[in-house]
Amino acid sequence: MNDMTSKIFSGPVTFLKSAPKLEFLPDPTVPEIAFAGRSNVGKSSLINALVNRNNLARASNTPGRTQELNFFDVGDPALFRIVDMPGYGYAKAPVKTVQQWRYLINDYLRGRAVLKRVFVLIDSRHGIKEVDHEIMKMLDNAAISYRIVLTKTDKIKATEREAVEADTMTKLRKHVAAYPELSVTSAEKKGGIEDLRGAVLEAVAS
Ligand SMILES: Nc1nc2c(ncn2[C@@H]2O[C@H](COP(=O)(O)OP(=O)(O)OP(=O)(O)O)[C@@H](O)[C@H]2O)c(=O)[nH]1
Ligand SMILES: [Mg+2]
Repeated sequence: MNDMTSKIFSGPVTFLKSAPKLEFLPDPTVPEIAFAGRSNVGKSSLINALVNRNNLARASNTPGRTQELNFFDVGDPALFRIVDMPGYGYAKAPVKTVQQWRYLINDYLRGRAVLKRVFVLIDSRHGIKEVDHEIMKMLDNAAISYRIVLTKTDKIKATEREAVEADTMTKLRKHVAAYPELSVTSAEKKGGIEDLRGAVLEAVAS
């Protein structure tokens, strides 16, 4: 890790607020980086690994743990904000929750001028699914730049990882707003975290 990256991610990171509705969003004063992905894909865990804290973002075995937009300030004063998003594609979610999720996410993603990049997390065991494609299409249409991040790579063999990387690259080339590179991570084994920190800072500066 270079000096500046290390200084930023090992410095102060604080929970700012939770927004269950758009009117509760914090004032858009600094750049934001959002983490999106299917329920249980590992968004909260990856945010914790990124900022080297154990339980800043609440991770859980229960899908649908994160139900609001959670904002974390990085730096004091904040240099940028990390946004932990509620997961999508949770099969057991009530229809009403899914609707609310769509409105909240759509409105946030489309209307947020300070949003610099969305990190779309994909479980390396499953690859890109139809629901992921839908989110990616929405981001393409809204011209929001995003980057695909494979998660939980500690759960698969190296050969399987290579296959899912190749398959994911093929699929993301069809999406205009997708960054043409993958981040490959394991929050559990802290794999790919330094590279991801670099990608976050690059996005903040863009
Ligand atoms: N083996 C392994 N397990 C992981 C990894 N990342 C997350 N998990 C586990 O996967 C489960 C879900 O992780 P979360 O970080 O809560 O997932 P999330 O995407 O925030 O889930 P929602 O908030 O429900 O959308 C937890 O039991 C984590 O411990 C990883 O890199 N490796
Ligand atoms: Mg979560």
